[in-house]
Amino acid sequence: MTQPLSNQETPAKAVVVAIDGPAASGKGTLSQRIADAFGFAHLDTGVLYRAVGVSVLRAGGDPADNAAAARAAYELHPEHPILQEVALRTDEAAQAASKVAAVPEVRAALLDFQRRFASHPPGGAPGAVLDGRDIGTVVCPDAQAKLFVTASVEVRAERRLRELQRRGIPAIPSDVLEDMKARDARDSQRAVAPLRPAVDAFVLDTSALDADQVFSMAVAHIGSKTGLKPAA
Ligand SMILES: Nc1ncnc2c1ncn2[C@@H]1O[C@H](COP(=O)(O)OP(=O)(O)OP(=O)(O)O)[C@@H](O)[C@H]1O
Ligand SMILES: Nc1ccn([C@@H]2O[C@H](COP(=O)(O)O)[C@@H](O)[C@H]2O)c(=O)n1
Repeated sequence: MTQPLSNQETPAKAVVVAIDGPAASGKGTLSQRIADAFGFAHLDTGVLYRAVGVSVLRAGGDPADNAAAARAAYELHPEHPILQEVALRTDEAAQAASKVAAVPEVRAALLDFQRRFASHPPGGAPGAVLDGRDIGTVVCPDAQAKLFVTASVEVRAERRLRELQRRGIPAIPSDVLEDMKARDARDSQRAVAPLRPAVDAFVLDTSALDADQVFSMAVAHIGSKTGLKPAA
C-alpha cells in the first residue's frame, strides 16, 4: 500500500502523536479530539486491518490464511472505497481484522502508508495523530508523544455494548465481553507487533475517567512533550 507524493507536503518536520490501546478503550475518540484541537491529521489504523479482513471474507477466504490475507493487504490502497464502508465497524470485521493482523506480510504491506501519513500529514497539517496497537512501538517509534489508553475489559465491553445499543445494533452482553477478551488475547499474544505500551508511553487507565478527563490529561502530556497547546 503506497501513497503518491502530494504537492501540499509539509516542509517542516511533522509532530507525531501515537495513541495505542486495546479495543474500545477510547483511543479513537481521544485521537479525533486531539487532532481537532491541535489541527493535526488523524489516521485510525484499525480501519486498514478491518478493510483487509473484510476483503478476505468477501473473496470467500479465511482471514487466518496467510496467503489470502497478504494478497488483500497488497491490493489495498489509500483511495480504495472499502475504507469508507460502515461494514468495517461490525464485530465480524473486528474479529477478521485481528486475525489478518497477526500475519507478518499484512503488517509489512500496511507499514509504508502509515509512516508516510505520519511524516507527511495530508492537507499540509503540521502534525499527525495515529491510533492503533503498535504505533508507538513499531510504526512511529520516534513519535514526540506516546499514549497508551486502556481500561478494564469489563468497562470496555460495557462501553461497546452501549455504543451498539445507541446505533440500534442488537448485541448480547456476554458475547460482547467474550469477543473482546478473544480479540485482546490475539492482539497481545501474536508474535509480530503485539499490543503493548511503548517503554516511553504515558499509560492512561480510563476505567474511571470520562472522555473530557481523558482529553485533558492527554493534552497536558502532549504539551509536556512538545510544548504545544491546543488552538481552541
Ligand atoms: N473515557 C470514556 N468514558 C466512557 N466512554 C467512552 C470514553 N471514551 C470513549 N468512550 C466511548 O466508548 C466507545 C469506544 O470508544 P472508541 O471507539 O473511541 O474506542 P477505540 O479504542 O477506538 O475502539 P476500537 O479499537 O474498537 O476502534 C465509544 O462509544 C465512545 O463514545
Ligand atoms: N495498528 C493496529 C491497528 C489495528 N490492529 C488490528 O486491527 C483490529 C481492529 O482494530 P480497531 O482499532 O479498529 O479495533 C485490532 O483488533 C488489531 O488486531 C493492529 O493489529 N494494529
